[in-house]
Amino acid sequence: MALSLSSPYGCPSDEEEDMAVLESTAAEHGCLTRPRLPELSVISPGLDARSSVVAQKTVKKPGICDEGNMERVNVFLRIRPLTDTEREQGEEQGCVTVQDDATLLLKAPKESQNSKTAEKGVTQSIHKFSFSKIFGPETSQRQFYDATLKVMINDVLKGENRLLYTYGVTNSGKTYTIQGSGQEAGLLPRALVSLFRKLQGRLYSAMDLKPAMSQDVRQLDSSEVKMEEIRRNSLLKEDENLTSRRAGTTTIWDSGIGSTTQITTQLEDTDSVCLDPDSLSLSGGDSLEEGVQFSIWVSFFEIYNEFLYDLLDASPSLQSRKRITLRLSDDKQGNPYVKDLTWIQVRSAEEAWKILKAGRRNQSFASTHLNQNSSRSHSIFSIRVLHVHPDAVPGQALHISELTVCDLAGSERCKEQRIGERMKEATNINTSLMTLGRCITALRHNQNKSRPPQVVPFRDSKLTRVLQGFFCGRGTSCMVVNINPCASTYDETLQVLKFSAIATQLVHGPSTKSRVAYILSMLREQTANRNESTVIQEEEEESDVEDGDTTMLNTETLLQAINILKREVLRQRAEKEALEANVREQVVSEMMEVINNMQEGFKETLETEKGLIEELYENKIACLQKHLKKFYSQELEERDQEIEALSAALKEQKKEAEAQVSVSEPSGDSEGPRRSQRLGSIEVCRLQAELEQCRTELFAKTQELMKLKVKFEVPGGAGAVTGAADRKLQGCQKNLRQLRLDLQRLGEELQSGERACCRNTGGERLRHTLMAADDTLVKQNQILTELQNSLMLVKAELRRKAETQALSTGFTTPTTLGFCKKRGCTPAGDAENFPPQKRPFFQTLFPPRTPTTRYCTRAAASCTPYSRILRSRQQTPPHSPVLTPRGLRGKH
Ligand SMILES: Nc1ncnc2c1ncn2[C@@H]1O[C@H](COP(=O)(O)OP(=O)(O)OP(=O)(O)O)[C@@H](O)[C@H]1O
Repeated sequence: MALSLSSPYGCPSDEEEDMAVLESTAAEHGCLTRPRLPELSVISPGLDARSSVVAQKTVKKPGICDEGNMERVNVFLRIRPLTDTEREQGEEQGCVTVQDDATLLLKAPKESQNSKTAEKGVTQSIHKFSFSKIFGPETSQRQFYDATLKVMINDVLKGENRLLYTYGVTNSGKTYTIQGSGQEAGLLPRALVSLFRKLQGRLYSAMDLKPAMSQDVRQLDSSEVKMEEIRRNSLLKEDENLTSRRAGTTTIWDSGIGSTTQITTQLEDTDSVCLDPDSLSLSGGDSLEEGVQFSIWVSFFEIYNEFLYDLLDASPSLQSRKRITLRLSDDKQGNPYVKDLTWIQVRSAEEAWKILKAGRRNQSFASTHLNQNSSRSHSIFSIRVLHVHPDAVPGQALHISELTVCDLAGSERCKEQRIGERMKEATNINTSLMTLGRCITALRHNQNKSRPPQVVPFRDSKLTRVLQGFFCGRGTSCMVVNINPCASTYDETLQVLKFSAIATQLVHGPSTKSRVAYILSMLREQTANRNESTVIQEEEEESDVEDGDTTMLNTETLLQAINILKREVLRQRAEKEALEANVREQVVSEMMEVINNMQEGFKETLETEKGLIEELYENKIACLQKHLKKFYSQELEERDQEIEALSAALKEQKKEAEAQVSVSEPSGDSEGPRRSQRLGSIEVCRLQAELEQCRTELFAKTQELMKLKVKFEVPGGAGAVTGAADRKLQGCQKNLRQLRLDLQRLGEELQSGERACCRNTGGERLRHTLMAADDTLVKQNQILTELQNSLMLVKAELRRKAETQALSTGFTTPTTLGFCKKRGCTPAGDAENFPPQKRPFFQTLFPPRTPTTRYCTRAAASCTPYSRILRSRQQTPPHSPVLTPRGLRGKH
């Protein structure tokens, strides 16, 4: 078996450490492809964890500090015992082995995913982890408290900020560790009892000072103090009422997002904090600052589905089962804090315990397949200690310290949660835990100064934002990793341990204390350089380094420190600028190099492509030339053949012509053509004579025609009569046109009248107009009849005169008949009644009904719409109902 063991207390370099951490993780994701993997992955903090618990006194410049001298983050591992049921289910497969009090061995059980991947050679089946301290299943609550939180309570009373958080898979004992069960009080109740015992006789019980924002204190007026009293008492009373009932009932709360089941908790079993007296030794309690009093305030809130809920909010809105979400804000220094969070002043451990229980009842719990009473949220309980100097001027800045205990929700495989709400909770829990992991990884990365820093994604989840201050120098944090030795949760446990392995490599950020020490060290440096007598008293320096309190320095020293810091800022700025310029230069030169390389590459590619294209086109041209050559040679051949054929044909023709000449020459007979020429000229002469004769005849006939025309000139009297008749006819036509227009207008008026009659207006006026039009029509008809009569008389006169003329000359003109024929008239009767030039007008106005109609009578005129209207007027008596618009509408 190939083992790559490193000493659990060894001190490898950064790179070595990283390799150790990433070894199993990266291999698992298939990033590392090695022919043979060691069967054991070693994940070690690489530092004597036990020695790191001791606070380092040597202070280096922050930012460029040597990691070896910094205090490491404590990561404690607690393994819970297996229950009887779990044993019965065969969960005990020896997959968790404690090698010593800092080293743990994990061996993958057969069914686990890790074992399967290990079989394929992708990852290892045995993993080794190192922690600050490992607590086995037999560890009691007291032992655990003594080794972990006890020291932190002392630190808080000295004015430090401390965070303790539990991390682990669900059902691994996180809540048990923090809160306890039954008589087995957890870390929090122990811490509360310890705190109040230490503060005996030093409590500041007035409520006029209250914590605000992240690190501030607010002076309350009397009314506000009263309000605070009411709030506190109502919470304490609520607990008393509930305790007296001791129902163990189940309440359903509406969180505003989804319902969560609140089940009576383990804490319900305990009415008061029962602790064995030896567990609370007063070690360190006597080191409290002289004359200072302490005001203790507590808050309790949870992060559920990425929403913050106040667990101590006893407002009516909470009672109406609608929880109000809290917002996260930043103070002027950029420190995040929970806005409008309830802070309750407590004067005893008993009171604090009751408040915790009251808050616990509002917390989101649910039953999961692994844990009957599983926390579905991250709960954060904070104790703020106000260090009050009773002699200090009111409103003067006070010192505040804080202990935050965070019970994180357990990570769990989402696929195990099939119900929608549980699934959502599990996803949110896993996401926020993952963000915490990313933050720790980034913090770890940034501690290595040889690498470019990364952005720590604190803002990616509410949990990391709330805890940000503890990771950034506002205090120190401590992690408790809870695991259970169940084989079924091996894979999740392995992930938790890998995550915690990174946390074990974290060092605390420079604290406030170290910053003060840094300033003092600079002052010392300066005085040493000047080789002058120091203005800072040696004892003062020591005490300041110890306390980390700048308020202890005198004004002159502070001004000096300010000047030094200003110079330091300028120096660092110049340094950073130089560094930036250097980086920029390097970036530019590298970019130029890249660009040049790219240019070269492009040139090469271009050349290659050019060559290829040239070759291609040369081939194409050669091919084309070949084809053209072939084509034209074929063409030339064809032409040659054609020429040969033509010249052969020409030769043939020539031969034929020569043969014909030789055949015709021997006879010598030219009489035939000459004879035909002679016959043609005779025929032409004859035709010319005939033409001449025709012309003469034509001339004679024309003369004759002229004479006849003169003879047929109509005498003046008859022409005058005809002219008068024509004029009359023209007048008549004019009247008829007028009549037609009248009729048209009448038709329009009829239509408009019809519309008007529909509205019962102007009906009478229309009827009168119609009657007037009727009269006009009758008159016009009379004139027309008269005209026709006179026309007939004129025509009869004309005919008579023409006959007289014919008799006197003795000549009957055939053209008279031809004239009538030409007009399309019958020889007798028809043409005599109507002059030929007037007929088209009457035909247009009164088109004949049948081809046999002799005259264009009124009956014929009835074919037009106007004549039809006219006839209906004449036939219908005035005021006849036929004239009603309704009757006319049908016609139009
Ligand atoms: N060290 C221990 N000794 C005895 N019992 C323990 C120990 N640790 C845990 N348990 C028991 O294991 C069960 C699960 O513990 P707990 O509820 O604290 O788990 P959890 O990690 O908080 O779970 P979740 O994350 O789901 O809230 C409880 O019944 C608890 O009493």
